Formats: sequence, structure tokens, C-alpha cells
Amino acid sequence: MGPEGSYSEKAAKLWVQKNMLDGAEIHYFADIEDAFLAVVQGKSDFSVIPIENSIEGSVGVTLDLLLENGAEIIGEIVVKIEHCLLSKGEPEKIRVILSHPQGLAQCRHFLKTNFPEAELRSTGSTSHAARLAGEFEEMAAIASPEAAECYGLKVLLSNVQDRKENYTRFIVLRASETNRVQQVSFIAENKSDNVKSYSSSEQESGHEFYPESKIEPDNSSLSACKTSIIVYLEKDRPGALYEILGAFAKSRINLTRIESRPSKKELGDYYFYIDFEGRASDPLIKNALKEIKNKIHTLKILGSYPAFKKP
Ligand SMILES: O=C(O)C(=O)Cc1ccccc1
Repeated sequence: MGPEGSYSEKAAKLWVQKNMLDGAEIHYFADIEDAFLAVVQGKSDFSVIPIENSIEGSVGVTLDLLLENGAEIIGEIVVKIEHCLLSKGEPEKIRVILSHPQGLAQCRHFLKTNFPEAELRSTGSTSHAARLAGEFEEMAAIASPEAAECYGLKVLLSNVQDRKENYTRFIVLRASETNRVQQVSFIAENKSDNVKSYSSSEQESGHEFYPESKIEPDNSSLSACKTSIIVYLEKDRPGALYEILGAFAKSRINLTRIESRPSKKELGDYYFYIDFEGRASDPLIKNALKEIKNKIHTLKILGSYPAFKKP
């Protein structure tokens, strides 16, 4: 998510560095949806998207997009968020405060206490907010100090989020295998100078599809790896969720997160997003997933990836 100076850019750069993808180019998209769809539509090889924040919780649009699209999670990055109040002018002049909805929400108390009269306006990213604030003296942005530097703004106040400890988890996506194969045939049919082409041997395996990537399949131990799934139970019956969680407990698989999201079919109907330690290809995990498959309507495996470790 761009323009330059967003937290997503910070996460993307950290991931590039961790995976030694030295030559990687960063492309910027207006908001979460555009950045997500870029990978699905073959406009980028990987996308970095925020999924949850330690103050504000889940990013709903990301959860919805994960359900609706063929994208695979291949990594995660956690970034410490230190929001600043940025402006060109003096604090007394501020009439409008801009930020990504997550930024405004993470600073709700600060904004209500210090700028009760200001109009709060949401933007596609915190860096877009900073860029706009660079144009008008009566505007301020909630964004990072790096964004202040990018757009020539003054840092009026630092660390303005409601809790000092503020972390956002980002996921790294690539198109799911079926999507990637379709993209390759599309590219093969429409070969032109400005699209990358891949040899037929590269088409056969999901991994070699990105010839320039140094990302290796993850062979680390169970707890160093995480898997994300979506479960839909459909029928509301007593103990349905308990049975799912029981299958994990029985195999001593450690759940790291469970979140519900409305199915949008009717009130009180939910999809469950579950993260647990281990790889989907591990026999223990395979067995547990086989067991729950008989008890549920839909199971979507979003991907297995190395759990984030602090640098
Ligand atoms: O807008 C950004 O900079 C993002 O990357 C999304 C976001 C917004 C606020 C906190 C964390 C991530």
C-alpha cells in the first residue's frame, strides 16, 4: 500500500531484506483491496497487506478478501507502529486530520481529547494522508516519521497512539497455484516485451514460478511454522466449534489465533479464521484437518509459512 512512507512499505522492505530478494521492485497501490488484487491479477509477484493490529484488532477487508480470492499466505511480518501527528503548519491551525481508518482508530482517545473539533477524514493509507497534509496548512496526518520526511511535514507530536505498545501484523501473499498457472498460460498467449515470460518447466511447479525469488519451501520445526485456515460450519448446532477445536487439542496443535467474520448471509452466521502452529503438509496436521473436514461445510487452507521472528 502506498504511496511511499506507509507502514506496509516498511513491512515489505523488511520482508525483502529477510528473504534476500535484493533486486525486488516495490510497486505501490492505493489501498488494501488494490494491493491484494494486484497479486491475484498477476500485476505483482507478492503483496504485503495488514491483517491485524494489537490495539484495533482485525482488518475486516483483508479477512473478506482472503475468503473471496485465490491468494496464498507465504509469510508474515510484524511492525511496531509509532504514529505521529504531522502537519505543515502550527497545531492551532489544524481543522482536518487525515489517516487510514486503522490509524484514526488507534489514536481515537488522543484525537478526541486534543482535537475534539477537528474533522477526521480517512484515506487509503497513512502515507496518502501525509501527502495530502503536505498540500494544506489546515490539515494534519496521523502517520509515521518516515512519511513526514517524504512529504516535508513537521512532526508536531510523536507516539500519539492510545497505547504505547502498538504492533501490526502483515501477511505476504502470492497468487494461489491455480491462479499462477492461469497467469502463465495468459502470459504465454500474450507474450510481449513488457511482461515476464517463464519456460514451460517453470509452469509445472508452483515454486519455480518465480525464477528470481530466493524463497525456499519452509522446512523448519512445527512451532516455527504457522498455518492459516478458514472454516465455515453452516449448520448452527451445539458443540460444532468445540468439535473443531477439539480435533486440534487432541493432536496437541497449538492455536495462535481464532477470529470470526460475518458470512454476510444473515445475522449471527460466521466464518472462523484459525491460525495454528505447524505446516499443512505435516502428517499430524493433515490428520486433524481430515477429521474436521467431516464436521464442517467448507475448509479453505490459506497457507503455511514461517512464523515471524524478531530480527
Ligand atoms: O496506511 C498504512 O500505512 C498501512 O500500512 C496500513 C496501516 C495503517 C495504520 C497502522 C498500521 C497499518
